[in-house]
Amino acid sequence: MLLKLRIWSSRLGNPTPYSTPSLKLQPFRLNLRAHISSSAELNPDQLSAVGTASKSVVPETKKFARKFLFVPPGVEPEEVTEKMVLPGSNIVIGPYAGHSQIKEIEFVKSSNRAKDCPRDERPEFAILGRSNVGKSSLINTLVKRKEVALTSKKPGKTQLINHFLVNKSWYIVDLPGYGFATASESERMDWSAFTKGYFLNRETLVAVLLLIDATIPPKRIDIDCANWLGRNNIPMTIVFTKCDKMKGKGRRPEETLGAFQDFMKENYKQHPPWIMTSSVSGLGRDELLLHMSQLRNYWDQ
Ligand SMILES: Nc1nc2c(ncn2[C@@H]2O[C@H](COP(=O)(O)OP(=O)(O)OP(=O)(O)O)[C@@H](O)[C@H]2O)c(=O)[nH]1
Ligand SMILES: [Mg+2]
Repeated sequence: MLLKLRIWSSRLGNPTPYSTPSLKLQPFRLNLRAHISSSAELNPDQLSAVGTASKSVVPETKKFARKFLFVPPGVEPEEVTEKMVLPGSNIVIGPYAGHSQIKEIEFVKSSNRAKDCPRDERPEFAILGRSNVGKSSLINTLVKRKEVALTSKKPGKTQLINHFLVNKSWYIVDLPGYGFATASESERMDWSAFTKGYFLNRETLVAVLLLIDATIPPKRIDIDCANWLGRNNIPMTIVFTKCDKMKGKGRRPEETLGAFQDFMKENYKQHPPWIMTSSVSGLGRDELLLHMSQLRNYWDQ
């Protein structure tokens, strides 16, 4: 039953952690734009657009693209130019990217078991992350509606698997948050079994959007979650949330992002796709939708 997900994941080059790593985080070092231009020395105007042959093959570019960028199906690492990388992300846009805007969305159902989820062939994206990271807010931002998914300052608002049908053709799935601090140990365990059941049995899952709060240091539980998805061949995109909080007293999003990049550099052969977003300013919204469209169109073919 899970064969399709596994094949999909390997075709996508889903990153698998080397092993269970220790949580070792260092200050921000990698500047993506600087690294691309310095290591690749590309003149974007001289190079061809997505899907056509590149005019020069720079081995360093290929190595950099393979390790640090998410290069989608249909693009060769040596073809990548700076123009093809979505702003505020490591995501390269390829020939499968297409219509991405959301015209209509309808709530379909809430389920408390994986086997009660809608049963059809439509592809879906699951939104996962710690309680209060901004999962429901991201859904509202993607669909440009205020209260499609219910949000709250109090963690633990979303308790079930909620399916939303988009443009009558694919699903966004809002999930309960993990690591809800005030839940008892046994409740957390139950939650975990319930959500894991969903991930391990959902054949139509295109990718998990794993949300990380950019305003606080990465937590062990986030790293564990990313590694669990990697080990189980479940494709993920890391979505940094609350990136509007650049000027406040808290941690700057670049620091969290840098710490994650260092972590991925040490522990993953290839970096998973990541993107910076804000549900307040709309940062990263259109870019994330475009990325989702390329994953979906590739899945659908
Ligand atoms: N500044 C800022 N606040 C945000 C952003 N996204 C969410 N929030 C706030 O964070 C709080 C939690 O948001 P939710 O969307 O309910 O979080 P959740 O992950 O769905 O939480 P649970 O359902 O409890 O797991 C709310 O007070 C939101 O207004 C963002 O991008 N920027
Ligand atoms: Mg929620």
